[in-house]
Amino acid sequence: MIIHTLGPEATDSYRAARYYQSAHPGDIRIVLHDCFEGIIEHFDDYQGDYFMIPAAFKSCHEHLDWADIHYTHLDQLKLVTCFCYALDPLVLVRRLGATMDAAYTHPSTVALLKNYLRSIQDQSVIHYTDSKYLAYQNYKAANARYVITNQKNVQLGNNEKVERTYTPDMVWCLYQILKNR
Ligand SMILES: O=C(O)C(=O)C[C@]1(C(=O)O)C=C[C@@H](O)C=C1
Repeated sequence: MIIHTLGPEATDSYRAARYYQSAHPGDIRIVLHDCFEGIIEHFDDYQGDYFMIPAAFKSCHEHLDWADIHYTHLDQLKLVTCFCYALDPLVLVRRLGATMDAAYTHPSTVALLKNYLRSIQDQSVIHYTDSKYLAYQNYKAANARYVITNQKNVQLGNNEKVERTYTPDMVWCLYQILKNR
């Protein structure tokens, strides 16, 4: 059995796939992709394989979320199972004295960022990435002010502060990609 999901290995999607793999001993191979849209575009090439995605998914490329995927591909995807598996703890990090009024997040977690920015009346511009891991990489490269990412990704510098910590539950959906009839 092959499960296609989001990489790299630092993502919660990979973690959830590993959790499923350990709970179902047998021949399961996990294949990681740069974005969920890349998997969806190639459903025809992955017929018979499996696709794992969180219910909270939102695209950073187009107006696309879990509901859109579920209903658009009713004929191509069979929902095999769902399970609850919490995300690795998330943190909202602030860079003190940052020069860029920018904040990085995955689209799924933007509500956390918006709530925080509203609470401190900060107008930073929000930028979106394909994963929380990439949000942290882009935040570092841009010397930005805020990021939401997994705690395990972060190496806190002297001028950085964890402003918020979150431990969200998540629902994960495992689909089989059906063969074309
Ligand atoms: O960024 C990650 O680590 C992911 O696995 C992606 C993802 C998502 O697509 O919704 C998974 C769960 C969270 O809701 C945020 C991001």
